Amino acid sequence: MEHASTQTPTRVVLCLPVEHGPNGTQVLLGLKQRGFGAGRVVAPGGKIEPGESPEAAAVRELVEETSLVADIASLLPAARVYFRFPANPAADMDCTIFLTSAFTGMARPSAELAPEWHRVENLPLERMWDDSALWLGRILSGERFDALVRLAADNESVDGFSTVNWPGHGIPAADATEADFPDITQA
Ligand SMILES: Nc1[nH]c(=O)nc2c1ncn2[C@H]1C[C@H](O)[C@@H](COP(=O)(O)OP(=O)(O)OP(=O)(O)O)O1
Repeated sequence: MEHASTQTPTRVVLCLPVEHGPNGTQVLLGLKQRGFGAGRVVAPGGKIEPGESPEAAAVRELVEETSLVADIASLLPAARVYFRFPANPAADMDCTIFLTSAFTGMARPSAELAPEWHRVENLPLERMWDDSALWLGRILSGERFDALVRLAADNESVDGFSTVNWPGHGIPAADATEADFPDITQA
């Protein structure tokens, strides 16, 4: 795909706390209260600040938005999702997604997010971005990949989607580019 933008996508992170308990495995999501995606259920996260590592940003955003404190050493890189908005390239984002099962505290609402625990087999996909259905469950079931999400002209529905599995167990050294997703399909 191509679009006319010369802007650099905003670098963002998502941080997904996962808890294994007597009720099965649950993941912390939350209702976004303001800003981009307000009114949808999303994962805790936000922009990486200049000079900040993705891991540090994930820990910072999680505590700011939910009060949970994650152990930075516990963060498991799970996927990178490249969100592309051809009708609004200023919204393009390169998103690194981490899982953590080592965190302390109780999830509390913030101005940004109203946290909600959800069973991984019953994700609130109808309240999330449409594209979440294409990648969130796969991450939680253990797949590790780069994904390209191309939004449609309404900047909401999915126009195209493609994934490339990570070759090893860890995050690939180099960022993916759109050329790495030759098989983008119409959703
Ligand atoms: N198509 C999409 N599907 C999805 O599930 N999440 C998306 C998405 N496009 C963007 N996101 C996420 C990634 C990112 O964490 C978030 C937007 O970033 P921010 O929370 O930093 O935005 P805000 O406008 O609230 O930022 P601030 O003004 O800095 O608070 O939206």
